[in-house]
Amino acid sequence: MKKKKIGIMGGTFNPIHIGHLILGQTALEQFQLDKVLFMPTKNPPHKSCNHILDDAVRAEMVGIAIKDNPNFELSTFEMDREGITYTADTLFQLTKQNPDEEYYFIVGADSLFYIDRWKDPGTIFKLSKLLAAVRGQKSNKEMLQKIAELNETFHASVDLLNSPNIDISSTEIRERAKNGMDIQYYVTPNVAKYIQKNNLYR
Ligand SMILES: Nc1ncnc2c1ncn2[C@@H]1O[C@H](COP(=O)(O)OP(=O)(O)OP(=O)(O)O)[C@@H](O)[C@H]1O
Ligand SMILES: O=C(O)c1ccc[n+]([C@@H]2O[C@H](COP(=O)([O-])O)[C@@H](O)[C@H]2O)c1
Repeated sequence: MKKKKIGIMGGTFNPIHIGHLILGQTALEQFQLDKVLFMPTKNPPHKSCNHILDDAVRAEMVGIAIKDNPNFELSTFEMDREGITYTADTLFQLTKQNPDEEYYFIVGADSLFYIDRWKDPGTIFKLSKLLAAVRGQKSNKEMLQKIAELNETFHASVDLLNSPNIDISSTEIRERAKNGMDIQYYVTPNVAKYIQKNNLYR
């Protein structure tokens, strides 16, 4: 039986921005995925939690941002679990529950260069194919070198996404909102409205 191809765009999404959305859409098209799950993290293992908005608020913004794309879906799979949610555990549980699905985990360059220090990278590479996007200063050459290293060390399947380098971050958006600057074009119009209406990041 042919397995369903499911992309997972995991992130803190504080807030979700157009970089995340373009990554999801690129992965969907380039790898003919059936859908992409946008999966906000609960307790990001490596981020300090004091400036991170509540789970429900981050999830609501994700829902608003993707609502017009029938191939995108909000997944609260990690938010619904207790404690720190590691990607290896998420993939283990998803694979057990859905044997008819195969997973494509989508990351930006910063995550790619750090992933061998995540919990149990061997399991991540065994249970998913990794799709990595350029970001910031990392060149295609550096990305391809890292991909080759991961492929060799972990017998992984890692591919480079053909996405444009969109050098924006949630940090920058939070800063702009805090300083009363416009965040339109960084996020979808409905997310911009939501942030403004709820006075977030001020
Ligand atoms: N502009 C971007 N280009 C490519 N990948 C990105 C971009 N923004 C985020 N990502 C990737 O999306 C995933 C989730 O990112 P996250 O929600 O932490 O956003 P962020 O912009 O990095 O946030 P922050 O600035 O708060 O650290 C990570 O794998 C990250 O590398
Ligand atoms: O499992 C880990 O050890 C791990 C460490 C860092 C990040 N992650 C995952 O990577 C994705 C992007 O995370 P972040 O913090 O950059 O938004 C998100 O799904 C996180 O759960 C996972």
